[in-house]
Amino acid sequence: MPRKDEPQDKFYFVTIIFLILGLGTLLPWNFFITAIPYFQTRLCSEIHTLYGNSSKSNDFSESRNVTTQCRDEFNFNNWMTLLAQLPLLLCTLLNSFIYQWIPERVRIAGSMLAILSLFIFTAVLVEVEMDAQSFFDLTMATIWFINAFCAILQGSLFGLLTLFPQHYSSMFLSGQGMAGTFAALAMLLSMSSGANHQTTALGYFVTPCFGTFISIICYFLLYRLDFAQYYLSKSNTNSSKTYELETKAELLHPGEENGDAAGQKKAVLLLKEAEAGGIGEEKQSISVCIVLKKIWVMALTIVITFGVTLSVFPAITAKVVSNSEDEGWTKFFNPVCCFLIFNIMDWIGRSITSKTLWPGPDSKYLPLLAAIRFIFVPLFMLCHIPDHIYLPTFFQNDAWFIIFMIFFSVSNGYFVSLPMCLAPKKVLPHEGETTGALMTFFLALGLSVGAGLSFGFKALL
Ligand SMILES: Nc1nc2c(ncn2[C@@H]2O[C@H](CO)[C@@H](O)[C@H]2O)c(=O)[nH]1
Repeated sequence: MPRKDEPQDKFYFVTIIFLILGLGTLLPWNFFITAIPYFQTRLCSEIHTLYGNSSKSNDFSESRNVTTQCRDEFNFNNWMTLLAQLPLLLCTLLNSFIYQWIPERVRIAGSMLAILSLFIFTAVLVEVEMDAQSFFDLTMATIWFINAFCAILQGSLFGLLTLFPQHYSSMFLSGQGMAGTFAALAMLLSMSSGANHQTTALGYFVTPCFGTFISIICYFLLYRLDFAQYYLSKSNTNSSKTYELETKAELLHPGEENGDAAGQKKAVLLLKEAEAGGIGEEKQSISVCIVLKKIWVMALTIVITFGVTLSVFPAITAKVVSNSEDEGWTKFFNPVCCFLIFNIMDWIGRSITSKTLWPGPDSKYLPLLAAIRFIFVPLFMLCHIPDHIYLPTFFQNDAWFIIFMIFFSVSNGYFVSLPMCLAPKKVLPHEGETTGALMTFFLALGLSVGAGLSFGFKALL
């Protein structure tokens, strides 16, 4: 029940702001992976010129034919995935130290400004002609830095969210879930404009510049709203712990979503604990092993789930090409069937945990169930990929790829959300913060492991 002196969230401004901020944090990852065909076209241009074919393709989809001619010697998809996820892992750890020395406003505003500058740089690069090697080096450096700032931003915003009621964490996470769909729609819109390849790419990369700019405005607006100020003022009395408390925010979900009283009580205790400045360092360091013993099943499940997902998505799935003769369908196959379907179904999978938490917190089989998803690796590898050297194309029809993608993404969403919801049910209320930090670490570890594995699977194609 809100207290009488508590201000109201007028017109849901604060709710909308956190939704936009959530969206802003996953824009870099999603805009870069969705633009894979554009990057591949640029990396192949040198070979085109070498072979005397200077004609420029009209859209990203033509890069599919181009990649078959140019051997993908840069391994772009794999390096992009790895160099996006490694900084997340490193900066998640880094942020748990720097939060004490660098003020939250500097970290949040600074990271957003850096992300905006790097998106502008990527958009400008669309217009700059250069050799493929320099383009590859510059793009990789951009991906590394943009994701590093993104990790600091995510971690700091999750820290800020611990000061607000749980509903705002849910909105922030929903915003994060929408970022991929936003990128896929931006790609579809710019492709359907009918403009040439360069203008399409420019239009596409200008979108996240606006998105990030709006996020920056929203962040500063937050400090002007009475409702937000009421909660933010708590940070003056206690320094919020700002390592990536992503899981912590999610940890607070299950009780509310399932209407389960015990869970709700635990959620409130966790929140109170965060508001009170968390548990003491001494106690925290003692409890890490104990907490790990209690949550290892959930931690292993998240590592396996993201490990499997990132080992093929997007490195292998983005290589799958339509087998249809229909040019219109072929052109939109990648953004629709790979990225749009993944993001929508992933979001649906995550939402299922608000209805059921099967097989429950005491199940030891959770990692095994998550490991069954490994079957998607060979299934995707046997789809229609023109780059095949060792493997045949077993699933010729586009429908196979779409079916695999639907099950792959729903199960990703479910098995990511499930351990996050179940982990807090395994620990005592005072262990909540350590659980949050540990689960966040394992989430980032899973993403990096998957990115690393993608090199091996690509070599087997
Ligand atoms: N929570 C979270 N998920 C990420 C991040 N980067 C990629 N992913 C997930 O990786 C999958 C493939 O894009 C999706 O489920 C994304 O949510 C990140 O920084 N944080």
